[in-house]
Amino acid sequence: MGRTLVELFYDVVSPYSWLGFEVLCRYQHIWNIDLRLRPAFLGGVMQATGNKPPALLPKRGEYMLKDMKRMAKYYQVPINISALDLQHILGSSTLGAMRFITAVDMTQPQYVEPLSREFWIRFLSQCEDISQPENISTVAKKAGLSSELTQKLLEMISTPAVKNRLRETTEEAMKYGAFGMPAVVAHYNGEPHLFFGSDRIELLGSIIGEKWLGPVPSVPSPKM
Ligand SMILES: N[C@@H](CCC(=O)N[C@@H](CS)C(=O)NCC(=O)O)C(=O)O
Repeated sequence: MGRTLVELFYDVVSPYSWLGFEVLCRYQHIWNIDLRLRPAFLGGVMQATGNKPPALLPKRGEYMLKDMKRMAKYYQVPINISALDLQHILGSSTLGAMRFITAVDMTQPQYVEPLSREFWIRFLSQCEDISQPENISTVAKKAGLSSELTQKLLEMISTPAVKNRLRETTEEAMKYGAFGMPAVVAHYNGEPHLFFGSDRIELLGSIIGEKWLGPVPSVPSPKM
C-alpha cells in the first residue's frame, strides 16, 4: 500500500504544536507516512474562526501550565513555561517567525524541521524573543543556515510572495476545518481526515492502520 500523506499545520507560538511536531517527526521514520510540514499562522485562524487562545480563560490557563509540564516530560520535549512566560507568549506575535519559516519552506525546505525546532527552543524553552530580526538570525544560525542566506530570507519575509504563501497555507488549514493548532490532516482512502491536537496522533494511527508506540517510540535499528 502507498504511503499516507500527513500534513501538520502549526505555528511556533503553540506549545501543543511543538509536542505534535516532535511526535510526528519521530513517527515519520516508523509509520508508512510522508510527513509534510505546513507552517501557518495561528493568529489568522483564531481571527477567521472567531476562536480564542484557550489560556485566556484564567482557570484554563492555570490548568494548561500544569498539563504542559506533565506533557513535556511524557513527550520528552523541553517546554519550560511559567505563568509569567504564558502572559508573554499570549502577548507576542509570531508572524515574522512564521513568515521566515515560510520563506525557508519556499526556498530551502530541508531546513524547515530544524529551524522550526530552534524557534520553539528559543521561544518556549528559553522564553526569549523571536520577533526581532537579530533574534531570528540567531535561531537561523542554530538551525545551520549561513548568515548570507539568512539575510536574503529576512529580506524575503516582507514580499507579497511569502505573505501570500503563509496566508494560503493558513486558509488551507481552515478549509480542512482547522480552528486551532496543531491541525493534522491525513489523506487516507481518498479523503482528508482532520485531527486537532497533539493528543490525537494515537487516533490518527488507528485510522490509517498504524500502531501507536507511545510519544517516544524507539526507532528500529537499520539491518546490517
Ligand atoms: N488537547 C490539545 C490542545 C491543543 C491546544 O489547546 N492548542 C491551542 C494552541 S497551543 C489551540 O489552538 N486551541 C484552540 C482551541 O482549543 O479551541 C493537545 O493536547 O494538543
